[in-house]
Amino acid sequence: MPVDSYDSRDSSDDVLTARELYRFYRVGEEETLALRGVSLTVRRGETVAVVGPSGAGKSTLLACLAGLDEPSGGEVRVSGVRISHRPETERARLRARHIGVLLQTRNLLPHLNVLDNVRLPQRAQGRRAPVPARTLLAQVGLAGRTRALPRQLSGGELARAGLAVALANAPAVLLADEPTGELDGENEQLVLSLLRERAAEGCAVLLVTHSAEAVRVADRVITLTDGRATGAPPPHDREEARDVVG
Ligand SMILES: Nc1ncnc2c1ncn2[C@@H]1O[C@H](COP(=O)(O)OP(=O)(O)OP(=O)(O)O)[C@@H](O)[C@H]1O
Repeated sequence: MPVDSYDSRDSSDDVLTARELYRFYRVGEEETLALRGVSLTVRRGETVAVVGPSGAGKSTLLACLAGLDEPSGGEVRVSGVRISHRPETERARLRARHIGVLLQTRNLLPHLNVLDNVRLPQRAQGRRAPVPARTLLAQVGLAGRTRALPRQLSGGELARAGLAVALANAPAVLLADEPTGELDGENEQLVLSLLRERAAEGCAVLLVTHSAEAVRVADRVITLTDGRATGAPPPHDREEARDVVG
């Protein structure tokens, strides 16, 4: 079996790994190094919050982790499979299989109703959806809004519908950019508890967030500053580090 092919027997709990990620942008004469050697791991069942000031590279990092963007250097692996440095169509295929992405734009197609928006990634995946679209929508409190178009939804409903779309393929990894941004307290709690439920079921969850509440529910926090990451390593690395020291 080729090294990069998916192996469902992979026993590693490191579902998402990034090694030495760099992302360089050039616009005219202007050059920006948005990521400067970011390495991180998110384990099965873990919720990690990524925080940092505006312009620190958080959205760039999330896009590289999701395979929506290509890092200029370094590598991203999801469930043991390299997703970086591949043609866009292959990245999209791997994303459809392993990753749920919730973007600030709420990843809904404007001309499809909510139900069809959730069904779309399930069909793209090419296998029977583990959780039916209607059930997912009921879980996010939208059982009564399945026929609504995205423009007919409130901000809180849009965020919850976006989450249902991100979870539609029962992903091993959920990446969310400001999942609770602009939500009132009640909707924030609902979204965070849904994310925690997914993590409890084994999903590796990474959130980019400014919300103190989201940081509070995370198992670990990674701080990005000027394209560099600092934060606690996952528990197994800490144990290894202790072993080496002690
Ligand atoms: N497509 C692009 N072309 C050129 N520069 C970009 C591009 N996208 C991001 N940048 C630059 O890269 C840096 C990191 O941007 P990024 O959006 O990742 O930061 P962020 O931490 O998500 O910020 P915010 O919290 O404000 O959303 C910034 O200096 C930004 O101007």
